[in-house]
This record gives sequence, C-alpha cells and structure tokens, in this order.
Amino acid sequence: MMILPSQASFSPSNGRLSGEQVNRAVRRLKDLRGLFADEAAFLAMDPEQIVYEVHAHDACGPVEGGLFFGVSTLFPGKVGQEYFMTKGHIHERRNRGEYYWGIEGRGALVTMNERREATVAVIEPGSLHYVPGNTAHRIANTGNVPLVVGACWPADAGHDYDAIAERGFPVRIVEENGAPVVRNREDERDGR
Ligand SMILES: O=P(O)(O)OC[C@H]1O[C@](O)(CO)[C@@H](O)[C@@H]1O
Repeated sequence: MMILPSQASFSPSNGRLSGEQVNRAVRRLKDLRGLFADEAAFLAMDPEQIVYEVHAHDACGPVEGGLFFGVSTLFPGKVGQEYFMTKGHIHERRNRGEYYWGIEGRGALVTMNERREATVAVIEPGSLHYVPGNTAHRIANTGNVPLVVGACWPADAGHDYDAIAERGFPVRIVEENGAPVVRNREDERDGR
C-alpha cells in the first residue's frame, strides 16, 4: 500500500489554500465594467484595484466526474452604494450544481433561476449553501473585512458569463442607512 502525502494545504479556519495544483486567478475592477449601477462612481475608481481572487485546486482538469475545490476572497468595498461582488456566472453545463460555505467575513449569495427568480442568502462563517443546477450565482461582500468563501463544483461545469451578461441579475445588494439591503433592479430606471 502507498501512503500518499497531502495534495495541497487548506486551512478551514481562514481558507488559505496552497500547493502545486493550486491556481490563483485575480479579478480587478476593470474586469467588472458594466456590472455596477453607478457608472460614474465606477469610472472614478482605480481600474487596477483587485476586487477578488480565487484559489482553486485542480487535480483532474475539466473532466466529467471530477471535482474542483476553490476559495474566493472578495475584498470589502463599494461602487457607489453597491457592495463589491463577483462577476457571477451560470454553469456552461447547465445542470451542474455547486456548494459554497462561509469561512470569514459576511456577505450575500445571490442566485437567479431560469425564470429570473432571485434568492439572497446571508453568508457568514459556517454557513453552507447549495446552488442547484440551472442557477446563476454571485457573491457580494457586505462587511468591512475580506469575505472568504469555499466552493466545490463539478470539474466539467464550466463558466458561462455571456448568458447572463445582457440582463444581469434581478437584484442588487446595496448599502442603505449603513446596512445592506436587497434592491430590485425593476425599481431602477436605467443601467444594471
Ligand atoms: O467566476 P466568477 O463569477 O467570477 O466567480 C468566482 C469563482 O467562484 C467560483 O464559483 C467558486 O470559487 C468559481 O467557480 C468562480 O471562478
């Protein structure tokens, strides 16, 4: 019998993920153009500012039956009144689901199904969230410290951004009177 060493190192308390097969992807403000309601506020900010980074353990490549394991770190901040958020996607293979869990910080998981019905769940340390297939998803950081969220998803799920780009999600997570609230996009006159 062969005793194998750990393939990577993961700390459940702070989400730090490292090792040979761990890839790091960074998204800057300039990668999120057009997603925030307040375009003027967006243009006044540093486009190179890092909004979030994703560390993912890729042990198998994008194969059917495989799994990816990742940790997203979404930094605190706002564009106008709207909290920093991930780009958001639906899986290319539509029926693939995903697990998320809160590790550090506080935020919101926003989902949208094929009928454009949205849900919003509070993410906090220890919270667990199952995103079913056929459901677009994004997270927003509603706190003052980095939001660290773990995720596990099928390796062949893929990311489809174009399918949701035109109309976006039906809700926004914004600050009102110092607290996060859910705002319906239908209440906006323009923009998304
Ligand atoms: O791809 P997005 O929408 O920028 O989200 C960030 C990441 O969150 C995950 O859903 C989980 O880490 C990844 O699949 C994705 O790359």
